[in-house]
Amino acid sequence: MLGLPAHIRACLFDLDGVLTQTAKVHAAAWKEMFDGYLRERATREGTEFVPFDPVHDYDEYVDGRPREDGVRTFLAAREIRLPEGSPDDPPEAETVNGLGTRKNDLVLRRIREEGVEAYEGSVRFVHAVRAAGMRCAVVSSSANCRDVLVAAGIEDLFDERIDGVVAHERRLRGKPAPDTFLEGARALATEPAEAAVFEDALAGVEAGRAGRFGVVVGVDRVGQAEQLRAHGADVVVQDLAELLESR
Ligand SMILES: O=P(O)(O)OC[C@H]1O[C@@H](O)[C@H](O)[C@@H](O)[C@@H]1O
Repeated sequence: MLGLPAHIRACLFDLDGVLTQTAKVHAAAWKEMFDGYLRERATREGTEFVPFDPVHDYDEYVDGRPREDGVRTFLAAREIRLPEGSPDDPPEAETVNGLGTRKNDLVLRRIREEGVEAYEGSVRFVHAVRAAGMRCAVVSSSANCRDVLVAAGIEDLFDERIDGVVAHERRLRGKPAPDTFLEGARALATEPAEAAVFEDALAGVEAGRAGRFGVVVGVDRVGQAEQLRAHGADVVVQDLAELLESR
């Protein structure tokens, strides 16, 4: 039922890009931050400025991962290593944490100015799975997860939330490691094999595959169905409402 295998009893939803239209807000903020930094660096070192690609670089190195992992993974691809710094680093600090703070300031400004919208098809799908008696959790790398759920008005639809803040407190490895999804299944008292993972990020479907979940549903918002399958999606849809129609 609900377009899912019959043995599925619980659903684990990623947030940005699956439930809310915030993946593009993150991608734009990452681009603004990295381009500013790469330009500064190129000017200082007299080298060519190669901008951040909001499709390829975002999908491959940043999307779905915790903030600091996104900074580190993209910089490593450009062979740049920065000191870690500390979480209180100001946005001017040339450290992994400083660049993370710079980017977070941009995300928060965009969210404040533009607001947050949920995907209507996803909200409909969550209502349907809840009506069928399944428990639901949000599993997001974002430390802003709770605020985004509240801003989108969908916080009450979920029984549990494993987000960037919880992952940090419980020392869980970020996606593409399966830890946060496994913690989500545990919080819902469900075996991974009986839980469905819903993800739009390559690192996220990879985490679903690594955790041996019952089914990994890739949500393709940007035309990357093939890559989602290659990284671990069992099924790919463009909108979760398609699953309701496939009943
Ligand atoms: O910086 P935040 O809000 O803690 O979010 C961390 C990551 O959360 C993920 O959900 C997004 O796909 C990434 O783009 C983002 O960088």
